[in-house]
Amino acid sequence: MKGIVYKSTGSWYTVKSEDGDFYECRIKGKFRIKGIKSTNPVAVGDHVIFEVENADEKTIGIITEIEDRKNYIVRKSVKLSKQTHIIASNLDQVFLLVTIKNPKTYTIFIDRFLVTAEAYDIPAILLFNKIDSYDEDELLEVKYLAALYRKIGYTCIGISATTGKNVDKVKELMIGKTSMFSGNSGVGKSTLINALEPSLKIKTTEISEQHLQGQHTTTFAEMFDLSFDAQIIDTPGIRGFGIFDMEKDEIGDYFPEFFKLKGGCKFNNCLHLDEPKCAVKEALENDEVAWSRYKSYVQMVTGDDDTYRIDIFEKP
Ligand SMILES: Nc1nc2c(ncn2[C@@H]2O[C@H](COP(=O)(O)OP(=O)(O)OP(=O)(O)O)[C@@H](O)[C@H]2O)c(=O)[nH]1
Ligand SMILES: [Zn+2]
Repeated sequence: MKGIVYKSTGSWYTVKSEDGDFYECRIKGKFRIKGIKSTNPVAVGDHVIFEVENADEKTIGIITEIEDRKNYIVRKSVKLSKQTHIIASNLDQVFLLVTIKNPKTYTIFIDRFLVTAEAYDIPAILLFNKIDSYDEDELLEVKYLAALYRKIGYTCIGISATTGKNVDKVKELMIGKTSMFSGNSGVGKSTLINALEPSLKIKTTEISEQHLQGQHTTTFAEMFDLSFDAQIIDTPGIRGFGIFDMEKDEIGDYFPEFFKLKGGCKFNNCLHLDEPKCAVKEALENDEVAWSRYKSYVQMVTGDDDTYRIDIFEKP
């Protein structure tokens, strides 16, 4: 049978079959791991083939195969000697919630997020939340940032999870897709998910309570079906995602507005730092590339790898 992994708690995987039934599955001893080496062979979002173990226990199965992943996001543990854990796979899009205050979301955080989304090949959408609480200057900042990121090609929406403003627009974008919500602690992820699907409230609470009790040392993602033909993957404790094994000369490719200029630099291995005749720096001087974006880029290229690759995972 074919199915999708909705939950994983170590050695058991909850799989939803094409008929809509849930099965608790294990993996076969000789299961061949495809692709990257990770601590978990099967991840939430994976499309799998499974067999019902025996006729008496109709809801227990064995996963025999995993289909190629369209994309996946990983967590690398610093403590566990940089082991890789696949958090989720086959995402159609990721939403990043951004707030101007309470808390302030810094552009470097947004840019790191967008770079990783580009590298993972997952479309990213920016949601500027809490617009009900901003004064005139703060609303101008939202407008400025939304224009900046729209120009690059990202969809940006100003929303209020508490008043419900533009939540219908978010809903519309989610239909028929699997989405994930990210953002700093306090930006309103839970509030937005509750506004989208009030009945999911209980589950979210359960997860965070478990989390507080320290029952889980690892964070387990979970997929939820929403009432309007949409899925979300909830990743408790994870505010963003990171990538590793990214070469310095690759990073510029994940800034779409820099990538567009590729070939315009004098040197084809130009890092857009101090090289002469650099198309990116020329565009920067002409205000065609935003300074905040360039600053984030420089920080990513020249900064300590591990800080930018892992810090977004650290729990508060
Ligand atoms: N004014 C205003 N407050 C909001 C809005 N959305 C969320 N909040 C408030 O912001 C606070 C944090 O919201 P949460 O939904 O818990 O944020 P979160 O992103 O889930 O936070 P973590 O669980 O720590 O990651 C709560 O007090 C919410 O009521 C909004 O649109 N406007
Ligand atoms: Zn250059």
